[in-house]
Amino acid sequence: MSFQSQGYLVLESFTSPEEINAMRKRMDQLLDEFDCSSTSSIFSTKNQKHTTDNYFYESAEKVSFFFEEKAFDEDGNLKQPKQLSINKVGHALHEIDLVFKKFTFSEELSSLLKSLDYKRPVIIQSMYIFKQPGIGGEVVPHQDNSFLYTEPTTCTGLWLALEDATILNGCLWAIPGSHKGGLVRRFIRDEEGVHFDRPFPSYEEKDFVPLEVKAGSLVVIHGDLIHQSFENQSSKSRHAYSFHAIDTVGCKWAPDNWIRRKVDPEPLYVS
Ligand SMILES: O=C(O)CCC(=O)C(=O)O
Ligand SMILES: [Fe+2]
Repeated sequence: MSFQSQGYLVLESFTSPEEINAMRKRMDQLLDEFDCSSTSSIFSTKNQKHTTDNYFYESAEKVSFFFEEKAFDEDGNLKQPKQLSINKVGHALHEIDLVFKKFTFSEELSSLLKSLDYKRPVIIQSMYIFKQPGIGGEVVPHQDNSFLYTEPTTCTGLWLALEDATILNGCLWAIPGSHKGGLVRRFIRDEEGVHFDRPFPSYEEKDFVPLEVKAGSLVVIHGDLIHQSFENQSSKSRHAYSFHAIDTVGCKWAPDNWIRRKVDPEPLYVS
């Protein structure tokens, strides 16, 4: 099976056009309702500017909005409408918003996690990622287990394309088989904020393959797979709904992860 050997799997037409539409429409509404002036937290995985930002920590149990780094001019004003300025919305859409909850807690998703041998899975975070035209920021190479660590590791990324993802608009790239090398480093939260416990390893660009997928495809990502995406320099957005499962039986959630929940998440099922 290619998931075991490559560390990822593309499930084409996992989601119907109607479901995709419902999620996109719902996000349109959430954006319209979002009052830009009340918050501004720029999300960047490159410079970790958000690290000391409580807005980021509290987003673990909320629906919060993070701007693209390149959304602002020198005076700090948005260069384009808010709808084209948001990098992502996270990290509890799957709990709080009924449209996203319905998809996340679907039978299809539970069956998939059962086939991956999850005993009592929870979705520990979700993100609506926009990859905006022209300014959609890069996501540097990483492993999801770094951010959502259990002992032993149990994280799986679930990445649903809400639009066609291509090389031009900033699709995912991954190093096939890289999950076999194990976890390279962790993202730790302590009194000073968040930081990685080891330096950024360098990767060879030639080892990455593009994961170009159609809207409705679900990409299943092993928690140790090295993956990334480049800046979107095209005129087309690349929306995706990305969420992460961990198990809660046979492993322990690390207390020094960035997510520190007040309320434990509900399991998708218990087996
Ligand atoms: O959507 C992207 O560009 C990256 C997303 C990602 O790394 C993830 O969902 O784990
Ligand atoms: Fe990731």
